[in-house]
Amino acid sequence: MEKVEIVLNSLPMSGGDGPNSYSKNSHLQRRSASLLKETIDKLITEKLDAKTLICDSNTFCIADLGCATGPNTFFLVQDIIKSVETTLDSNSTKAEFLVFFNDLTNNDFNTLFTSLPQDRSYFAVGVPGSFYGRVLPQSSVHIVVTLAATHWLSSVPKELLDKSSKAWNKGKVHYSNAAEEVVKAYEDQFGRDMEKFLEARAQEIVSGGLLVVGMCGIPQGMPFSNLADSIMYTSMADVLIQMQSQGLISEEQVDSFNIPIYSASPEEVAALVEKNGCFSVESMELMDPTTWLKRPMDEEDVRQWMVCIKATMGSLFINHFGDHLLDDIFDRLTARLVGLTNEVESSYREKVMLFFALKRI
Ligand SMILES: C[S@@+](CC[C@H](N)C(=O)[O-])C[C@H]1O[C@@H](n2cnc3c(N)ncnc32)[C@H](O)[C@@H]1O
Repeated sequence: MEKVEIVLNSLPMSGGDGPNSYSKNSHLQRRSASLLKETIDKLITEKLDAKTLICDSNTFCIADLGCATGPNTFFLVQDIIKSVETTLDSNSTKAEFLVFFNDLTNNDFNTLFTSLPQDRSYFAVGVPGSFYGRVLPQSSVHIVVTLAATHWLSSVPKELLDKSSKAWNKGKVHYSNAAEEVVKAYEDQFGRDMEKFLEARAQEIVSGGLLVVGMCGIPQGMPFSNLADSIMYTSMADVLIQMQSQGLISEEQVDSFNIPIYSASPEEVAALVEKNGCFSVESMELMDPTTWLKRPMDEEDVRQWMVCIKATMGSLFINHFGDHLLDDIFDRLTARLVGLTNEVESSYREKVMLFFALKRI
């Protein structure tokens, strides 16, 4: 099997099922995912010839890449199974379902498997490893789905940490409001990662099978600084610089901290899919994931948002700055963003979820 270069070992979401865990604080991702339910159902009904795909074995295989610890993955998988069953029923066919749950090796798979629904109608398998390489056997899966995961880059672009490079990202934490060279370094890293992702999936998905992706997106040509998330990243940088000035962390720690998340445009992904050449594009659109935010937003919305961000990105901060500073960093960040509610409210937060569905040729 091809060896893949690995990643930030601090990526996996907060494990367990305690009050700060991802499993208890992933309702925002869940709401975004629920927006896709109908779209995915329609795709399966209209674009997937499930009966032909399983003709030899009667086993229908689904993979969720970047599944974390649940429970979102369980809802998603159950919805997909229901849609496939409906299409099979209409052809008087029955199938057994096998679900591959994938995430990085240090994901909390114990929590995932101990919370598997008791009444599930599928067999469950864990496939640990980076989805930027192969995680499944050749032509072994009929639907691959991945939600809120492929905007995580495989690593922080190297140039960002090189003091002699124009892309050295001193005191910024992200490419929002950063130098052009920093933006380019993130874009190039995403391009390399997505190429590997598509190459691996092309090997794993059977001909006629589907690849369904939901991730952070952005309209082509829009600067990231227009987005509500930009205020969050800028505030993170402000908080860290404040803590540096108070002697709680070093300048070196601040300058070497970058969040490896990238928002792609549909055009960017479409070009990578075309270059890969193994898939047809069945759907490619930007959607509005923000139904969870009231309009106008209030303080409670901001607090809820930060609780989810802490459960999602907390390990990055723990790994870099230490466990003891996590609460302090997020308390300061939340307070700052509560004070910026109006700015967040008026920033662009409409079509920032990229959804695409590809069919293996
Ligand atoms: C925000 S969580 C989303 C989890 C789940 N899909 C959901 O919608 O709630 C992103 C997940 O992707 C995983 N992830 C990020 N990069 C990955 C990679 N290269 N390979 C496998 N999993 C990855 C993270 O560890 C994390 O569990």
